[in-house]
Amino acid sequence: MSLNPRQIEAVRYLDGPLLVLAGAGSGKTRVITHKIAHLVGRGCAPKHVAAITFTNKAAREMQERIGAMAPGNRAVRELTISTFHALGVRILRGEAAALGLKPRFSILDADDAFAILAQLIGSVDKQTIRRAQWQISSWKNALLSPEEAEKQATDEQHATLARAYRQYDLTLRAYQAVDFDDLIGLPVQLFSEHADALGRWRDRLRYFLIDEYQDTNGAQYRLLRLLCGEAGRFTAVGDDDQAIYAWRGANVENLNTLQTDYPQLKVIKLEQNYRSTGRILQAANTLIANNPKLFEKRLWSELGAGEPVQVTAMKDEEHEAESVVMRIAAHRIQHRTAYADYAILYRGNHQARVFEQYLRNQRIPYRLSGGQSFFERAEIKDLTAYLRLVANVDDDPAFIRAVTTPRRGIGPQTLEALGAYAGERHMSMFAAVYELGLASRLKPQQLGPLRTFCDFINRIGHRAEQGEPARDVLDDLLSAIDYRSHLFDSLDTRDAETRWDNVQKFTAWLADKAEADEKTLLELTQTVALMNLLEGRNDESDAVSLSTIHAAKGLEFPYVFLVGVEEDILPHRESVEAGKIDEERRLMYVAVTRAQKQLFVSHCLKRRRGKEWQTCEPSRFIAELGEEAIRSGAKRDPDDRSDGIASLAALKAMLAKPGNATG
Ligand SMILES: Nc1ncnc2c1ncn2[C@@H]1O[C@H](COP(=O)(O)OP(=O)(O)OP(=O)(O)O)[C@@H](O)[C@H]1O
Ligand SMILES: [Mg+2]
Repeated sequence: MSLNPRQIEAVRYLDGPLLVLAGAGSGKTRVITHKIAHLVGRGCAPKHVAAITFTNKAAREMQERIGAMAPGNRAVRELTISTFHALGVRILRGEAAALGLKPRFSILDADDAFAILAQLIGSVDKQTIRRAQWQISSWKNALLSPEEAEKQATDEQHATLARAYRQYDLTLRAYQAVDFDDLIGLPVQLFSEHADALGRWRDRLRYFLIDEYQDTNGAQYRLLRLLCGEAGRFTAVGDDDQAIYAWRGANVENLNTLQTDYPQLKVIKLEQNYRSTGRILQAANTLIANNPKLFEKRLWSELGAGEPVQVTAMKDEEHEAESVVMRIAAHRIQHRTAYADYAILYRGNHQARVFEQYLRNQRIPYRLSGGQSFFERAEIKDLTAYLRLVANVDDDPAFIRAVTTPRRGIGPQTLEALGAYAGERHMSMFAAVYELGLASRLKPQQLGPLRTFCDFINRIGHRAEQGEPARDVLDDLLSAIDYRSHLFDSLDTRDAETRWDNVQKFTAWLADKAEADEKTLLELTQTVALMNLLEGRNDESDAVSLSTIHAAKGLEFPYVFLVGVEEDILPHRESVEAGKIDEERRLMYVAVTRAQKQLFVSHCLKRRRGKEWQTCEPSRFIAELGEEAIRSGAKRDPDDRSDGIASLAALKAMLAKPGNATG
C-alpha cells in the first residue's frame, strides 16, 4: 500500500484547495482513498469527510477499500462516499420542507421525463421531444430557471421550449417528483437562498475529495463551491485528457475556473503510471499528443515494455466477435487467468449484442455495463413503480404504470376522467380517487377497481411504515398482484422466465440491501432510482466485462479487447461532422489506458447495414497509436496469423479438447 513522494505530498496537504492533475493510471484515485484514511487517522470524524465519485460502483469500491485500510473502525461507515447525485438526494431529503417537497419525493428517470414532456408538447415526433428534453436538461445544468430561459429566448421556437420547461417543472412539483438534473440544481437553489441550511451542511461536511473532476458540469461545480466555501476545503483529482462527458454538459473549463476562483489553489502533478506496461503507455501518449494540450503532462512506467499492442483486421462483425471470444477462452486456459481479467470495450451499446451471442455460445460468463441497465428493464420498472407509489402516492407517473400493470379492468377512459378531475383540482390522481365528487364522473364499476387498488397501496404502505421486513412485504405485494401470471400470460415462456428471474433477483437484492443498510423498504426506493444512472448491479462473480468505453472510465483490466475501431464508429460519425474529434480521441485514450498487460485492437473490413454490406475504414486513431508500439496483423488474412496467436481453427481445436471446455 505504498505511495510515491508526490502522492504523499498530495495526501498530506491540508493547507488549502488542492488539484491533482495527472494522466491515466498515475494513482489519482489511490490518492483520494489514502487521503480519506489520512484524514480519519488524524482525528477528523468520518462523518465530516465527503468523497465524490463518478459512479455508484466506484463509490462502493472506495468504501470497501477504506474499510479494509481501517479494520475495526466502525465509524468509517459514517463517511459520505457517493456520486454528486446521491449526495443531492441526501441533501434534498434532509431539507425537503424548505423546497416545498416531501422527504419521500420521487425521482423520475429519463423515460418518465420523456413521457411527461410528450404529454405537454403534444403529438409531435420523438426527435422533437428528445431535443426539448435535452434543451431543458442543458438549462438546468446551467442553473437557468424557466423564467430566465423565457427572458433569454431570442426566437419563437426558444420561447415555446422555455414555456414547455416551465410546464414541465410545474408538473414535476405537482407529482412531488424531481428529475436527475434537479438532484444537483435544487440543492444549489436551496443553498443560495437559505443560508441556515448551507451553514448546517458546511458544518456537517468539512472536507471534500472529488474524483474524475474533469467531468463535472456547471451545476455540480456550483454545488461544490457553495459547500466548500471560500477556504476551499477540498482535493480534486482529474485528467483533462479523459474528459468524455461534454455531451452531458460536463465542462473541462472547470479546471481553469478552479484556478481563477481559488487563487491559492495548489496543483500537484503525478507522472508515474502504475497500471500499464510500456508499449501500451507509449501508444496512449502518442495518440493523445494529437490533441491540443491544456496542461503539460508526461507519463512513464516501470512495468517493462510488455507485449506490443495488437491490431487485427477482421472480415466482419461476426468474425470479430467469434475471434475475440475464442481468443479469450484460449488465453484464459493458457495463462491460467480468470474471466474477470478480460474486458471487451466498444464505442456504442449496439455493438455489444454480437459479442453477447458468442459469449453465450461458449458459456462464458459476462457482465454488461453501460448498456440498458438492469434497473431500466420493464419488469423492474413495473415493480419500482409500485414502490414509488407506496412511498409517494402523489407520483402520478408511478400511479399510471402501477394501476395498469397488470391490467385490472381499469381502462384508458377511466384514467382520462380521473386525470381530468385531478387536474382541475390540482391534486394527484391517487388523492382524487377518494374524492366524493369523482363519483358523479365515473360509473360504480369504474370507481370500484380504483378504490380497491388505492386501498391495497395504502395497506402495503402501512406495513412498510411499521417496519415489517422488506422481504415479506415484497413477496406479498408480488403475489397480491399476481405478477408472475401477468408475465407468463403476456409473453412467451422463455422471455417470461427471464423476467420473472430478474424480478426475483431484484427483490432478493432489495431485501438484502434493506438489511445491510438498516433502511426501510421505502427509504430504499430513492436509492433504486439512482441506480438507473450509468450502471447495473454489483455482481462479484468471475465474468468477462462487456462495457462501453464511457462506463469503463476509472477501471482497469489486465487484458483489454478494444473492438470496432473504425471510422464512423470511433470517431463517431456525428462527432466528426460536428468537428468534435478531440473528444473522440480522448475516448480512445481512456479505452487504451484501461489495459494493464495487453491491449488488442480490432476493426472490421465490412459491416452489415440493414440489408447491405458496407466496407469500413480502420479508425484514424489506429495510425495515431504510432508504429513502434504496435504489432499489426492487419495486412494478413486474419484467419492465418503467425504472430503467436493461434488461428481460429486451431483455437477451436484446442477448446474442443476434453478438460479445456469453457464455462
Ligand atoms: N504508488 C503506487 N505504488 C503501487 N501501485 C500504485 C501506486 N499508485 C497507484 N498504484 C496502482 O496503479 C493503478 C492505477 O491507479 P489509480 O486507479 O488510482 O489511477 P488513476 O490516476 O485514478 O487512473 P484513471 O485516470 O484511469 O482514473 C491501481 O492499480 C493502483 O493501485
Ligand atoms: Mg481514477
